[in-house]
Amino acid sequence: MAPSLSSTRAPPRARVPLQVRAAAAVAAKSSRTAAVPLPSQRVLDSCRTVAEHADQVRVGDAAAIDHAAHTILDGLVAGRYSTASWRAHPLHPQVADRHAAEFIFLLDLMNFSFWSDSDTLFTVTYRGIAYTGYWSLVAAINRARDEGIAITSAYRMATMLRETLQHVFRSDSETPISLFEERFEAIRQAGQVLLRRFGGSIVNLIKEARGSCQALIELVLQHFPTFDDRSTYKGKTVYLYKRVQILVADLWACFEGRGLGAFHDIDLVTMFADYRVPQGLVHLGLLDYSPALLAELHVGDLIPPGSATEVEIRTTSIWAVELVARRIKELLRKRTDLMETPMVNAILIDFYVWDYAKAHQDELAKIPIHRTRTIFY
Ligand SMILES: Nc1nc2c(c(CN[C@H]3C=C[C@H](O)[C@@H]3O)cn2[C@@H]2O[C@H](COP(=O)(O)O)[C@@H](O)[C@H]2O)c(=O)[nH]1
Repeated sequence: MAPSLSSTRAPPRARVPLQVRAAAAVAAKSSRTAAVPLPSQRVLDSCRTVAEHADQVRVGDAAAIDHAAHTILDGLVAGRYSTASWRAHPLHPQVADRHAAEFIFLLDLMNFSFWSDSDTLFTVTYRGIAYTGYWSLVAAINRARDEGIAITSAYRMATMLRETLQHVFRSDSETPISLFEERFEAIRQAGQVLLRRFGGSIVNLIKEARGSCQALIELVLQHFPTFDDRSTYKGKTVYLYKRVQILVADLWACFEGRGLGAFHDIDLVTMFADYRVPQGLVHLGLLDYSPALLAELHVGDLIPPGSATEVEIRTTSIWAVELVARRIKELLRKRTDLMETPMVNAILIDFYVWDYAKAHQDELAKIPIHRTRTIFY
């Protein structure tokens, strides 16, 4: 017989004054949150530790950091670098709306591993232009949407057929896209989570974070495991979180800090540890590779994911950009001539170095990228 209602009712609690209960709740929450640093802080803390003890990679000297800080600050002051730079790329969404947010989510779910084992790259020709690297992915998504494949909708992602995705990611060179099966699995899984947990809408996911990019990062890490980019180094966990941080950065840049890109804590985001920016940092003297590491990269050996070499390159890159950001902010404080103070954060410095590396790719070729096959960057 079902227990009567009264027998299931909890015994009346001694009446605790509301204020005491509220204070206790706040204290409990603050002690809980104090114990776990915010995700971008976890990245910075773990990367600083590795960077300060790395064997093969070192942050550049103070003169290099100072020189880069002056150069980048000039670019920021001249307005050559701002959030507007993101939509200036014609392949990126030009209208900051829900569709752009969906585009960015798929883009950064797939934003990894465009380097090739052979001498040709995965290539997508779009509107008469052949794109490789990161831009081949952006071109492929645009091409799919032009062909009426609503690849950025949660439902289409959740129900994606292998042959549809093979069509979407078809190459216009003889080199196919890398890690196709992992991409297929990631798209289906992400689409199903968007449908089940977020009502099929990336907007719901973003709104649940209530204007905090750190909360959005935690939500994405919790529900979309392929963003959970971490390693271990000499027995300790190292957080890198490259694609989940560039996801919030791309939203912030595309929406120019407003609407779906409005994050009050965006300055906490670190550099995104990929394989292109480290190459740019070495060229700018902000990262030093040991002779043995340079020789290893010139041979073209694969660098295993999670290896000490890979982790040292990625973490020291993040720490180098953090030091440049701090130096720029110091210089900015001394500038009394500026009508308005430009925004400075690791995101804009990262975008600057990435675009610089792409624009000077031939010059930078003498510093090989590190070739790690991974879904994380
Ligand atoms: N740290 C960092 N990594 C970035 C980007 C971007 C896209 N940047 C554009 C968006 C806004 C900026 O203004 C740029 O115009 C892609 N990647 C990573 O690079 C690699 C691809 O390299 P390649 O094969 O040579 O195209 C791959 O790991 C990819 O995940 C970035 O900005 N920062």
